[in-house]
Amino acid sequence: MRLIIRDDAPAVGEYIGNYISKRINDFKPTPEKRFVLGLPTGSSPIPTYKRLIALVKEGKLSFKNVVTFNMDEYVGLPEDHPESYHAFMFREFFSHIDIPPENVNILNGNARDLIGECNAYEAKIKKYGGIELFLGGIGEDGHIAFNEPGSSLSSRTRIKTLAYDTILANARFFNNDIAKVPRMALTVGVATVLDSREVIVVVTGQRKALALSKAIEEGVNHLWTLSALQMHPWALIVVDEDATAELHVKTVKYFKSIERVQDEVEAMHAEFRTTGGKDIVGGME
Ligand SMILES: N[C@@H]1[C@@H](O)[C@H](O)[C@@H](COP(=O)(O)O)O[C@@H]1O
Repeated sequence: MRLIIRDDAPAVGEYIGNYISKRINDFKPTPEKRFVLGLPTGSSPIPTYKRLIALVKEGKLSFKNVVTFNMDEYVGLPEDHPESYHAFMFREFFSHIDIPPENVNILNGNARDLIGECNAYEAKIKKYGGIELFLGGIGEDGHIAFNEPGSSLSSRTRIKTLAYDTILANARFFNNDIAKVPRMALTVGVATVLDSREVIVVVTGQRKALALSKAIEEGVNHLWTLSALQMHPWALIVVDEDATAELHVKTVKYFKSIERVQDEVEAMHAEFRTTGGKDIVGGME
């Protein structure tokens, strides 16, 4: 696992936006070979979306042959509610880029058969050959997507009851009225995320600091589901200085010291991919 530390949230967004853009451009997607990208909601990815939008507007990036799968969606919230993840994604990202709407996949939290919806989502990801790169954010309790503490680390897309802490944290989007926050969500599972060929997680702000330290300085643990990333061969966490508040000084120094060397390793892998290599053999760390 790599940990990249940048000064603040905008710098984190710029780093991840540039990284994703390079991955898509190196992949050279076509209608026959589309780049499959997993995406999150939340305030953390907004600077990344801003950077990607800027690159599209500058003509340096296109989403025409990119297929996206979002991580999660509330159950029972109308799609046109401003806080639905459908509304969020079009407002913050999709309506500003050149992605064909039919390439966008978001779980339907109003489906009559919610279990069928989740199973069909997993099947559709498989049909596309799996996810090339999954971008994620985390909650203060270390959840990735809506995989709340205690989620099985081999979980798949399913219905999830939200933790009280998450309901409280998300009340800010519902006029601070916890009664208005949906109690359930559909979410990809931890194993769905781990199945993707590459995972990048954005962690910014001091309120995520404890979750970050639990996830990278302690063992794999279902109470901090981000920690499952330790089992992924090609995972990258990009954080701002505030998010490192609970890390040991030696952890921060270690990851900063290997950043340069890792860039060289990444360049080798990029070359491997562009010369036709498909799978990452060995992993990143
Ligand atoms: N389901 C989403 C998560 O996918 C997201 O990572 C988290 C953090 O949101 P924020 O980035 O606003 O802190 O919010 C929700 O719980």
